[in-house]
Amino acid sequence: MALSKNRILVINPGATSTKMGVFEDEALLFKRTVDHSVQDLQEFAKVVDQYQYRLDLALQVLKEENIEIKTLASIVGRGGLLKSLPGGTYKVNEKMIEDLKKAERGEHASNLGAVMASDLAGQLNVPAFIVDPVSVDEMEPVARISGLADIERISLSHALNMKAVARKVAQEMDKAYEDVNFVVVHLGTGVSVTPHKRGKMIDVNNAKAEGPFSPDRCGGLPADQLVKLCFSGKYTYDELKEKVSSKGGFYSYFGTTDAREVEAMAAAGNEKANIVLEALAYQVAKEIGAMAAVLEGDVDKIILTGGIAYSKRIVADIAKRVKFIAPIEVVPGEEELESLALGALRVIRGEEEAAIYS
Ligand SMILES: Nc1ncnc2c1ncn2[C@@H]1O[C@H](COP(=O)(O)OP(=O)(O)OP(=O)(O)O)[C@@H](O)[C@H]1O
Ligand SMILES: CCCC(=O)O
Repeated sequence: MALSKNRILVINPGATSTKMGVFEDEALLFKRTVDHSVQDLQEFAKVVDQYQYRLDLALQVLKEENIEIKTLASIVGRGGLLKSLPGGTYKVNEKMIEDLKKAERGEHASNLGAVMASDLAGQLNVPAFIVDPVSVDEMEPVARISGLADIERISLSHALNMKAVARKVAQEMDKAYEDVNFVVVHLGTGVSVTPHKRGKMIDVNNAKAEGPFSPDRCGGLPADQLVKLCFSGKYTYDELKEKVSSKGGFYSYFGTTDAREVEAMAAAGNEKANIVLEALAYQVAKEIGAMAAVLEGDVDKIILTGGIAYSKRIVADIAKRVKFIAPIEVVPGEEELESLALGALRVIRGEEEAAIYS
């Protein structure tokens, strides 16, 4: 088979699945989601320990899809908890792999994306990239001030999907991403609310620790009550960390992270479910208002994306509170695989220079 110049393998490792696909330029050849059960992953103490297990599964999928790995021209992984960096496509290098393996900024399944891409690309002698990792940081200095000298605000978000959706919406308006101002909201298992000013995410609620609650996270909490809880003796450090970062939000009220289940409970007359759903929309709307203020009211569009943007009820509850700010565009779901492929293509075609991680 002739070598296809732009045949790109994309790998997006998530907490409970590995999503992957192969593109030929913009055309999708196949897309697959391999689910990992709690049992599958429980033997691995750290995310990086899952490397061989996930790589073997990825190779198996390529075999089943009849893709010869020697036909791949580049490999793109979802970038993880790296050092703070500007958005863009980055060439995977040794320093990046070292930082991801050490997981100094924390454990996140996406830490495996670059490691898997680099290993396969190394065997084939083709480039490996990551695109808009969760640690994209384009915040302005004023946004970094927390109000406590010991703590600096940091930028962790669903940058990949939000930037891709923002680019797409700008294109539909016949404008460049760099020429518009948007408030973009990713409503997934985590929630990110970001003001995009002329192509830069100049602030964001750290999606792991601040802002609205989400299906599995508590978001910002009243500081004095949280401090009391920390020292109440009721929980260990690990228990409390898990509680706020993966067992908060919907999960803490209802034992599920599935917004559809919470909606079904509300529809069946469960008052608690009704008010918690309303509260999610209320908190997201408040954060959108705050980010519109960051943009000094100069907002071309508010964009709602992520899985929860499929919910007519939640979208309507948010819209009624923020529609006075700007027109609302709903782009439900996420296109992370496509966004990774497009990021690599921009570099392969010379439209963007690959950034260097250092
Ligand atoms: N049709 C729908 N109506 C309402 N909620 C939905 C619908 N489809 C998916 N969701 C909800 O979207 C949420 C998951 O969103 P998404 O798939 O974007 O998140 P994820 O990929 O698990 O995590 P993240 O986006 O934070 O990385 C779940 O709460 C799910 O119930
Ligand atoms: C930290 C942002 C991405 C996620 O929630 O997984």
